[in-house]
Amino acid sequence: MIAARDLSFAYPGGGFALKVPALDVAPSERVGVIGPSGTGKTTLLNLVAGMVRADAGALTVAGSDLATLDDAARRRFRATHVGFIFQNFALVDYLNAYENILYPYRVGLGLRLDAQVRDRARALAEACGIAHRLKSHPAALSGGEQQRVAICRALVTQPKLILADEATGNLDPETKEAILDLLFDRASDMQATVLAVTHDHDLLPRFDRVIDFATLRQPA
Ligand SMILES: Nc1ncnc2c1ncn2[C@@H]1O[C@H](COP(=O)(O)OP(=O)(O)OP(=O)(O)O)[C@@H](O)[C@H]1O
Repeated sequence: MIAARDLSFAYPGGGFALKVPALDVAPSERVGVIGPSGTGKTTLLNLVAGMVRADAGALTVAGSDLATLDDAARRRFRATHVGFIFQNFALVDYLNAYENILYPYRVGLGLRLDAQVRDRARALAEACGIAHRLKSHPAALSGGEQQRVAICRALVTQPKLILADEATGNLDPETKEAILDLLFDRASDMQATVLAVTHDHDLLPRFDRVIDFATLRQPA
């Protein structure tokens, strides 16, 4: 599902640079990524999602060679293949929770919004315990509720790859387990691959494999 070789990326302006000699993730694998703050874990997820393009190296994700795709093609790739749960949720403040969950269908990247999708959005919200909050805007939601909206949005397109950046960080231990169960159950149903950054070591036994980011990246 993910194959990266000699990947390198630097933010414009000569700040942080990331080099990853090799990363391989198999289809349907659930991989956790741990590592200290500020070492580039989010940057790697952004590369794998096609949100930014590597400066050099090879990166194939779900059969697409991301190194060769232009911005528009990478956006289409992301919409159709990737569910991304952002660390800061990245909800749209002028849309309510239900509209946020359906956001991937608003951005005109070829996904078709029909009754089945709407039912799926409601079912996900129900399973995440936020069905009663669907009319609320992000500013009126707690951090944990916003996070669950973000998780529903990532799953509603039934992506083959789920990228999660601290997806359960704002949840109490009980809700955290329940949301992770949901995430993994849906991933199994969809035969989706999960690559999840977490600082929560209690969750690590739930993954097929855990990568220590320090061993993945090449020191600058
Ligand atoms: N858009 C940006 N422009 C310039 N530098 C950035 C940008 N985004 C992140 N960085 C820098 O890149 C480095 C790696 O950040 P990144 O968010 O990838 O780390 P991380 O391992 O995910 O951290 P955390 O665990 O705290 O989320 C940091 O030094 C950060 O300040």
